[in-house]
Amino acid sequence: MQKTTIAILGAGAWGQALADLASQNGHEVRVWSRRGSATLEAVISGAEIILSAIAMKGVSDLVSQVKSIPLSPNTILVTATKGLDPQTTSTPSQIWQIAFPDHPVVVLSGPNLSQEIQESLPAATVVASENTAAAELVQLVFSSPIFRVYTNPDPIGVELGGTLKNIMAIAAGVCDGLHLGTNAKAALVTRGLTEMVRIGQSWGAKTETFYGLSGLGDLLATCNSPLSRNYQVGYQMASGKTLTEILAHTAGTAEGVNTCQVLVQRAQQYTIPIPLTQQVYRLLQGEITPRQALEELMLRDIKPEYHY
Ligand SMILES: NC(=O)c1ccc[n+]([C@@H]2O[C@H](COP(=O)([O-])OP(=O)(O)OC[C@H]3O[C@@H](n4cnc5c(N)ncnc54)[C@H](O)[C@@H]3O)[C@@H](O)[C@H]2O)c1
Ligand SMILES: O=P(O)(O)OC[C@H](O)CO
Repeated sequence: MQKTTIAILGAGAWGQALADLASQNGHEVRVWSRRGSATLEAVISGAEIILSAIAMKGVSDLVSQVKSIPLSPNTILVTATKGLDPQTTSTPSQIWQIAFPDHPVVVLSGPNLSQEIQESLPAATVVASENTAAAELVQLVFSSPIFRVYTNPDPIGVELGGTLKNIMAIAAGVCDGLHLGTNAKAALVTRGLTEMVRIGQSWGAKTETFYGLSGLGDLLATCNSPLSRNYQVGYQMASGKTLTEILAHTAGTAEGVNTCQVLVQRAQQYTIPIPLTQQVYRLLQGEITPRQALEELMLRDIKPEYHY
C-alpha cells in the first residue's frame, strides 16, 4: 500500500509495539511521549493517522492538547487505550469522538500482549469504527504476516471487550494464585464473559462482538498469561500482598484497577448486576481477602444460567 504518515502518542509498551508494526510495513512513523523531546505539534503535523496508546489517566488531557492544534479534516484518530474515564465513565473513543465530532475515530483492540508482538509472534486484532473506510485504511496500515487485522462496525463493543476483560484477568490471577483448579477457572472466565456482555448491552454494544477477538479472544489471552499486568495483580493478591505493594513493583499500567472502580460507579447508576466485578472491587479496596471473595461468589442465591 501507499506509504502513510502515522503519529503514535505514547511510547509505553503498547505504543512502541504498534509503532514497530507500522514501521516494519514501511510507513513513516513518529512517536510522541510526554517525556520525549519532540513537541506534540511537530509529531502530529501532517499525520494521516494519529494513534493514541497512552494510559487512561492521561487521555482527557491529551485530547485537550491535540484539540488545541489544527488538524487536517481527514485525519483519522485511532485509540488503543483499554480503560474508562473516572469522571464521566466514558470510554476513550467516546472522549475522542466528542472532542473531534467531524473526524473518523477507530478503536484498535484484541488479544495483544505487547511482549509477544515485540517477539514477532503471530497475533490478530480488530479495528472498529462507524466509518468503514477509516477502519479499512487502519487495517491496511497494520496488517502483516505476523499481525492479522480484522475490521468491525461496533467500536463500543470492541473497546469494552478489551476494557472489561482486565477486571476478569485480575480475578483469574486470584483463581490461579489460590490454585483453585481448571473447573473454577473455566467457570470464572465463562461467567466473566456473561458479565461483560451484560455491561456491554447497557452501553449499546452488540452482544456478538463480545464473542469475537476483542471480547472472548482478549479475555482468554489475558486470563491465561503471566505477561498480563492485570493477571499479575490478582495473582500477587492471592499470595497476601496489598494492592499498594503490588503496584509499586509493577512495570507498566494495570488498567483493570481503575476500570473496576469506574464500573462499580456506573453499575450503581444504571442498576447493572456485576457480582464478579463487585468482589474484585472489594478485594482491591482491601475490604475482603481472596478466600472471602470466593466464598461470597459461591454462596450467592442460586439461579438459572440465562434468562431467555
Ligand atoms: N502492553 C500491552 O500489552 C497492551 C496491549 C493492548 C492495549 N494496551 C493498553 O494500552 C494502554 C497503554 O498501555 P502500555 O502497556 O503501553 O502502558 P505503559 O505503562 O507501558 O505506557 C503508558 C504510556 O502512557 C503514557 N502516559 C501515562 N500517563 C500519561 C499522561 N497523563 N499523559 C500522557 N501520557 C501518559 C506513559 O508516558 C506511557 O507512554 C493501556 O490502556 C493498556 O491497557 C496495552
Ligand atoms: O498486561 P495487560 O493486563 O494490560 O494486558 C495487555 C493486553 O490488554 C492484552 O490484550
